[in-house]
Amino acid sequence: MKKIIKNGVIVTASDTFKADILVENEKIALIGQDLSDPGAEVIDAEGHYVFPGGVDPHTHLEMPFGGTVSKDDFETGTIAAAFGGTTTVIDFCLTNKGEPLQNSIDQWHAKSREKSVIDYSFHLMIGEINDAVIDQLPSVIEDEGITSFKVFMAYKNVFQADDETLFRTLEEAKRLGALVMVHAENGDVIDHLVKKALQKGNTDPIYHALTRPPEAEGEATGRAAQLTGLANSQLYVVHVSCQEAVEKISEARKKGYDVWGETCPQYLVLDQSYLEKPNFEGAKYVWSPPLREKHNQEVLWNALKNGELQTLGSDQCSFDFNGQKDLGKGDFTKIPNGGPIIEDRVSILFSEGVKKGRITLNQFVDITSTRVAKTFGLFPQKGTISVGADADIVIFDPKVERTISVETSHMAADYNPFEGMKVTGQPVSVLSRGEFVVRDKKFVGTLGSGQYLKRARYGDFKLSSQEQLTIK
Ligand SMILES: NC(=O)NCCC(=O)O
Ligand SMILES: [Zn+2]
Ligand SMILES: [Zn+2]
Repeated sequence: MKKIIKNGVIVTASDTFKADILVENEKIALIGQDLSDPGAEVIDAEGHYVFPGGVDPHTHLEMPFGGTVSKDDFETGTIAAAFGGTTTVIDFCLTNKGEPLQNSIDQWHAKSREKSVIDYSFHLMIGEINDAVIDQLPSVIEDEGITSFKVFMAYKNVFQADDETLFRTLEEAKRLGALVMVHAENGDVIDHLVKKALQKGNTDPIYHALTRPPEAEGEATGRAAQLTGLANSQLYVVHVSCQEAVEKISEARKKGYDVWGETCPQYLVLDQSYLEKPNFEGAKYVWSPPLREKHNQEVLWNALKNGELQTLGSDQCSFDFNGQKDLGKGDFTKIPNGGPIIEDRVSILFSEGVKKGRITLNQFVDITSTRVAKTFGLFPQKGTISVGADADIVIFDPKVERTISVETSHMAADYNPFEGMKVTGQPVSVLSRGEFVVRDKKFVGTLGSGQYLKRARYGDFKLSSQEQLTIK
């Protein structure tokens, strides 16, 4: 059914204006003043912002990791995402050495197809590179529309790839039109520091942070950036947590290298001291890279404001405290890394960023949606409010004050790392391709309604219906 969203203040990455939106056939059909259509349902957005749906570039739903499987799957994870104002997620598809890449992609399709309530896509992990892998990459791009490859520089003996793998992936990505993503920490040095800590009997969660120093992230970030320059390729550094890494990205960009950086909400508002909470509670705050000393937060905020970092990912990878995080009692290396964030990503950036004057409203939309869609080949189908774009729309109350809590969260894990944090603003209703997924803060979506998105090659815009407007 057609819909008209009336009286809201539309915010895009570039403009803020009051207008109505006509939604028809899953798309934004018209934007204008005083729109009317006898066949349309009218939705009053007076007093609310109308944002393009958030695009989360970094999730791990139902992912095997650390001897267990992340708790939120494509059902709970995408429902929570929708409550939080996110209408597209790009999840990391893990691969196994020696196995066809398509096997892993098929597994990820099987996990998501009947569950996702919003649109979704995949990045593909590259753990090894050889002729057999290189031969498969064109079909990954053309048939699956997967145009971003992930290389881990950490997690020795698990996911970690060597520099040759990273460099050759950068070369192939350049040749084929894909973006290389890196988890940038020096896994070899970390492995050595971890062994030394355990030998000394240092097993508490805080040693997770102390054995993964910011220098190890800065070094790996700088190395990846240099190799990108050498390959004349393109790089996206995920979950940047500290000044040392920001400096390397900034340096590379000043040299003209095509290097992008993402940070995550936890690094903006939580710090290393959380790992020292008593009764093993520090395990709730174990991420890699780890939470950093507080002074890094201002560095990250400034980097978002100045454009040195461009996007915000959730790095959603949730585990229960009871039964999963506690696998690491007595040995911090066995604590599964990650946390439940997907639902709070957008609200935290609005409340801590826009409301506190650290970034503008338009920057907020860019960081949580538009820039992500552009970088990952989804724009302008996703990431903006414009005629012809998918009607992925968030009606957002900018005034409501609330406290984040596991009690009101829709994520599956048994705790929320932001428990007790007061935030201003909340999505009230969320539409995915013109249909409500959340309406007046209630879930009204349908499992399996989310569509798999094939993405454009790096640097190409996905023109969809706007293509018709091109003057040839
Ligand atoms: N970040 C984290 O601790 N867990 C998820 C996996 C990863 O992104 O490294
Ligand atoms: Zn990572
Ligand atoms: Zn991650």
